[in-house]
Amino acid sequence: MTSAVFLIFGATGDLARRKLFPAFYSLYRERKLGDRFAVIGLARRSRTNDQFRDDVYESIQEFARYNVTKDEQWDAFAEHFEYMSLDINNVDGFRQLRELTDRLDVKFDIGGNRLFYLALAPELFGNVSHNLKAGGLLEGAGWHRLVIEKPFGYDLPSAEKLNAEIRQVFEEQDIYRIDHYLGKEMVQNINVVRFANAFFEPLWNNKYIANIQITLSETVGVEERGGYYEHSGALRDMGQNHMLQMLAIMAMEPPSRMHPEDIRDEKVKVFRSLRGFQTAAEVRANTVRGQYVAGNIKGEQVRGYRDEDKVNPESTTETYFAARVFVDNFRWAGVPFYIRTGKRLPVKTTEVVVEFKNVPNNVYLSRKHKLEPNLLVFRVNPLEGIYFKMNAKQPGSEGTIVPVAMDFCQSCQIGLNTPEAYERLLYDAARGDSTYFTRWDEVALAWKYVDKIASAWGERTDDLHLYSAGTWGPEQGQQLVAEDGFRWWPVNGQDEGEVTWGHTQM
Ligand SMILES: NC(=O)C1=CN([C@@H]2O[C@H](COP(=O)(O)OP(=O)(O)OC[C@H]3O[C@@H](n4cnc5c(N)ncnc54)[C@H](OP(=O)(O)O)[C@@H]3O)[C@@H](O)[C@H]2O)C=CC1
Ligand SMILES: O=C1O[C@H](COP(=O)(O)O)[C@@H](O)[C@H](O)[C@H]1O
Repeated sequence: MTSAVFLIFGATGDLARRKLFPAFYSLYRERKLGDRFAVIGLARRSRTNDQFRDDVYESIQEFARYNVTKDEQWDAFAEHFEYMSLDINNVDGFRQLRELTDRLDVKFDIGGNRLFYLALAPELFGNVSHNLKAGGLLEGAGWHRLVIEKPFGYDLPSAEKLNAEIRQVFEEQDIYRIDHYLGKEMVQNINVVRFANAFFEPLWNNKYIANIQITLSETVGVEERGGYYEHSGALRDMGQNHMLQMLAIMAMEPPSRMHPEDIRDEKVKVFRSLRGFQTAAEVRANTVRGQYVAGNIKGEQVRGYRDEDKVNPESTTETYFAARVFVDNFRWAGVPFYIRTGKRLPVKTTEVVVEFKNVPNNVYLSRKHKLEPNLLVFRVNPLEGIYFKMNAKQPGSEGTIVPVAMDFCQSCQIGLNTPEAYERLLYDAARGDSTYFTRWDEVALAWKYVDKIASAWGERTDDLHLYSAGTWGPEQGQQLVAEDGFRWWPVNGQDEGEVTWGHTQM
């Protein structure tokens, strides 16, 4: 890994504690971080270096995939961490920050590289960029990269404004916009499965694929993020970013090279091909939104969204949405992509299901066998793996046909100790690999698509459907798919009592 000073703005926050410090530790343990690095934690509250290192230790103990003990190895790691109290709005503080950064640069023989990680509320992004420049932190040898968290704006105009502020200081190539789903092993694996296997590509089109389903379901409610979520809702929180990104990866053409810009160019073409909604009626015909009310999840009674902390008791924010999306190009004409996400659903899972069309002629029909469609499923999390469902003869039967699955369970074989998304993304940003970060044109096109939905929804509230916590969302979400003669496939291989699943480990 190249050497760098990592400046973490928002170092006392939730993201730093749960994701970033554990990621640093895993990279260190895997010798991807080397010794020529320093991490400066920045936030307003006061902390000594020792207190900060204790905070980092606790976060690693609680959230990292490696065990930590206060031994020599820990001391050697912790020595790289320092803290400085800084208000983003105080430009003088940035001058002092430059001195600290330069001192650590010399101490750890870094050579000028700087990675600025903004784990902050987006309203502060513009000020930080401006003050980094004013404080002289962008001067000198080495690279200067900016890593920013989502949400990147609230809609297209606000995203454009934010982008313009940042672009006054940083070039696009030095801006790394995080979508942590792109750092997930199985999302990255979609491209490999598609482009490194001869047998999928010929089938990857509207001749053979009936529909594609992307489910991102969560059992949690809004937890302590009610204030943020009220403003955002499921469409902006998950739809504009993670879901459309996964859709683009499924739908994109093979790039000519696995170069970041080539891959992102191909995704942009998908975003440009999304069939936009012309009227509010079209939006209503192709989308469903819902909000959870009190219910039961895994035996535990949970409150409804409107009773959550920092949520308006009359809120109309959606905690669930489903949509039928079309990609209007030669490859995908006529193939619906169904996407759905929700909080307080029965299972935590992310899965992408490719449903294939039926065989042209069912020769088993005379024996009353209605064949199940073939499915290719990418399990993204928490289970990681790929399975392929097909029809086979039940052994010993007189030709009874049953669906069986070839099941590659990555998380069972390699263990759940696969790298966390943030580990991968931090590592990539430090290496200058922007493949799994979102480029501005992707972000803008995704907002353009989502804004049409949000504005149609904004016109009235009578189509916000309530669903009980612990269910699969409003019935209208099922109908959306049923209208086309399909159904949502059970996730996590948890069938609904209709399909027998055989599991053959490869
Ligand atoms: N938490 C999560 O799981 C996820 C978070 N994100 C995004 O990451 C970003 C950070 O989120 P999260 O960590 O949850 O937020 P928190 O509210 O937990 O943390 C915010 C941080 O910002 C600091 N801060 C606030 N104002 C200032 C200021 N004026 N000057 C300096 N520091 C300031 C706070 O420290 P202090 O009060 O000491 O100044 C704190 O360290 C947000 O953009 C969020 O949307 C994205 C995905 C998931
Ligand atoms: O970005 C977000 O993602 C999480 C879900 O991420 P996962 O990696 O746990 O699947 C979601 O809970 C949160 O609301 C959203 O902001």
